[in-house]
Amino acid sequence: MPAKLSVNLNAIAMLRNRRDLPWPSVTGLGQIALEAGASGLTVHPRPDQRHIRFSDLAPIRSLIDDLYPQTEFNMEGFPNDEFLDLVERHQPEQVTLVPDDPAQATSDHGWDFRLNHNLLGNVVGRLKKNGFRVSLFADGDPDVEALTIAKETGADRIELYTGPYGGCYDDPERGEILLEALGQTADIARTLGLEVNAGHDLTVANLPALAARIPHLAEVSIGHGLTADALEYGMAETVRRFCRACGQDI
Ligand SMILES: CC(=O)[C@@H](O)[C@H](O)COP(=O)(O)O
Ligand SMILES: NCC(=O)COP(=O)(O)O
Repeated sequence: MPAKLSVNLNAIAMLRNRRDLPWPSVTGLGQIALEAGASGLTVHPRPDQRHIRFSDLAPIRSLIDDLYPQTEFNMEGFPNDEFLDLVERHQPEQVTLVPDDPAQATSDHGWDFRLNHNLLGNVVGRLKKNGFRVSLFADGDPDVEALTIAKETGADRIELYTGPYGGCYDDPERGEILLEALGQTADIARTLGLEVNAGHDLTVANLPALAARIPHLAEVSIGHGLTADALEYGMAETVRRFCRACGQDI
């Protein structure tokens, strides 16, 4: 089963926020993406609302509920009270917990599961009790003990942080090494009963090798590289290109 594509709207929101104007429309581009074949929309409402604003969340939820009920809403964020309140209010199908400090420029590492097993156990338990699918951001590090702790939190999935792999666009040898670490991490996760998502700096160029190495990859969430391509090919054609890069027959 090819990986599903969830389009991250952060970069669209960042462009919109340059002016006090409603375009480019986050929901408008999201609708084009879903119409073109994306399986869902992803947002990361950071505390400073640098791109996705809390006011964006209800319109995205409504877009999916009203027009594309077979698709999913994925909300990413650090599990502070503010984020968890947003999750409760907007009821995404998936919650992806990331260990981001508010000052971080972007998500640049996965969880330290040993250090955070109490925090994650409590938060995941609360989210699972309320019916959410929970994914935990994880480095490409085949650490059986750490991944076992991730499983023991009650999470459904890990999301492989693919930033270093994406950054190797000009260093194929290092890319191969990082890809294998991601693949071994995914293999261990599967053995433990965790499903596997992936995201960060994925592109049409680097996605096919990831999908081939991780045939059980459930979902990729992609924003920066996809938005860059959308400036060149348009959103609809870009979504189709990324779906094909996932191995989908679209
Ligand atoms: C978790 C992850 O890798 C990305 O989805 C992250 O949300 C990107 O955040 P920015 O778009 O703020 O860089
Ligand atoms: N979880 C990764 C994501 O949603 C988008 O990351 P990127 O493609 O913007 O780097």
